Amino acid sequence: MSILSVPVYMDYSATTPCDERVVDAMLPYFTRFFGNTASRIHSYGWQAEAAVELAREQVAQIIHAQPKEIVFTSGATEACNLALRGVVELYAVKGNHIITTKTEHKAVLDTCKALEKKGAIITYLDVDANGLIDLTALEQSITPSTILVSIMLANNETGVVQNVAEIGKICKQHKVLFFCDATQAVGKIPIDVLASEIDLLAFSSHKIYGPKGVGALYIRSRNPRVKIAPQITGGGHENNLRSGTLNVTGIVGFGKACSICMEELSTEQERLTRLRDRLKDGLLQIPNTTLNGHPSQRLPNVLNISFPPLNSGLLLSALNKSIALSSGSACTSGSLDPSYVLSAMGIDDTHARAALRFSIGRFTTEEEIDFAIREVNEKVTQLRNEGMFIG
Ligand SMILES: Cc1ncc(COP(=O)(O)O)c(C=O)c1O
Ligand code: FES
Repeated sequence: MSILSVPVYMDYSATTPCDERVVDAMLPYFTRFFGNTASRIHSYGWQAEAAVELAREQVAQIIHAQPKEIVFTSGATEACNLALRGVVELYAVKGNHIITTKTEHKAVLDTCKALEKKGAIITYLDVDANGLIDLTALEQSITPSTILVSIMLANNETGVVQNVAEIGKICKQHKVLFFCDATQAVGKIPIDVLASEIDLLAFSSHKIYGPKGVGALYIRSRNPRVKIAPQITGGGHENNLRSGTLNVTGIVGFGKACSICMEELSTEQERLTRLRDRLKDGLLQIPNTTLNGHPSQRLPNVLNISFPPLNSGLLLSALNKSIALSSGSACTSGSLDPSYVLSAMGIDDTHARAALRFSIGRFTTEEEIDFAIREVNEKVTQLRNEGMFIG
C-alpha cells in the first residue's frame, strides 16, 4: 500500500501544481533561449517569438479559437479587467449598461463596481437554488444601451456550469457582446467559443497545471470582429492590446499545459467524475449534510458540501493537518462572512457558514478520496459531539 503524503491536496480550484512536463518545457527558456520576442533583428528574439507563437496555437486550440485571437496577460484577473474595461471604454458611444450575475468571481464583480463609480450601469442577475441564471430574466434585462453580458462558465465555489451556448445565442440575437470568465472550466470540460457565440473569454494557466502569473483573453476576430481598448499601454505588444515584454517562459508553460489538458481531457473528465462521485457519496453519508449547487450540471472536479451547524473555519482548522481544503475562493478564505455565492443561491446563513469546497485534480487518487471521507467523517462527528458550533 502506498503512503499518503499529508495534508492531501483538495484545493485544485485555488491553484494546481505545475506538471513536470510543463516545467521541462519551460526550463530552456529561462537560460538558453532567453530572448525578448520584440527583438526582431537577431536569433535570440526569433527563437523566443517562435516559442510564443507555438504556445499561442496550443492555447487557442483548447477553446477552439484562432491563434491571432489570443492576447496573453498576467492571469485571468487581468484578462477580466481588460475585457470589461476595454469594452466599456470603446463602446461608450453605444451605451453603458452591463449585465452580470451575483455569483461571479471578484475579478468581475469588483471591476464592475469600479466601472459603476465611473458611470456604468450594472445589472446583477439573481441565480436559482441550483446556482443557474434565468435565461428569460437575462433577455428581459437587455436594453438599447446594453453593451456587454459578463457571465462565468463554471463557478469557482460550487463548480456549477451555466448554459453558455444559450446565453451566447441570446446575446447574438440582441447584438450585445458576451464575455465569459472560463477560468475554472478550461481544461476540465470541452469549450468551443464559436459554437457558444462567445466574443471574449478569460482563462488562466495556474488552474490547469501551468505556472502562475500568466493567462489569456480570447477576443473574437471572426464575424463579427470584436474590438476593445487596451488598458496597459507602452511598446505595443500583443497587437497593441497589452503592452509589456512577454513572459516567454510562462507563456511556453501555459501552452504546454493546454496541450496536455487537451490530450487528456476526455479520460481525465471520466476519471475525475468517478472520483468526485465517490467522494460525494461518501461525504453525503455523514448525517445532516447537503450538496450545494446543481446536482449534475457541474464541473467534474468540484463539490461544495455543508456540514451544519459547524462553522467552516473551525472545521478547516480541525482538518488542515490531514486535508488542504477551503470554504470557497482562496481570496476570501480569511473571511468569516458566509459566502456571497451561496447566499445568492438562497442558502441560509447556517448552511452557508458550514460549507466546504472539495476540488480534486490530476494527481488525486482513490486512496486520497477514501482517506478524505474518513477524516471528514471523524472530525465532523467529533466537533458535533463536542457541541463546537461556533468558529
Ligand atoms: C472564476 C475565476 N475567475 C478569475 C480568477 C482569477 O484568476 P488569476 O488567479 O489567474 O488572476 C479565478 C481564480 O481564482 C477564478 O476562479
Ligand atoms: S483570484 Fe480567485 S480565489 Fe483568488
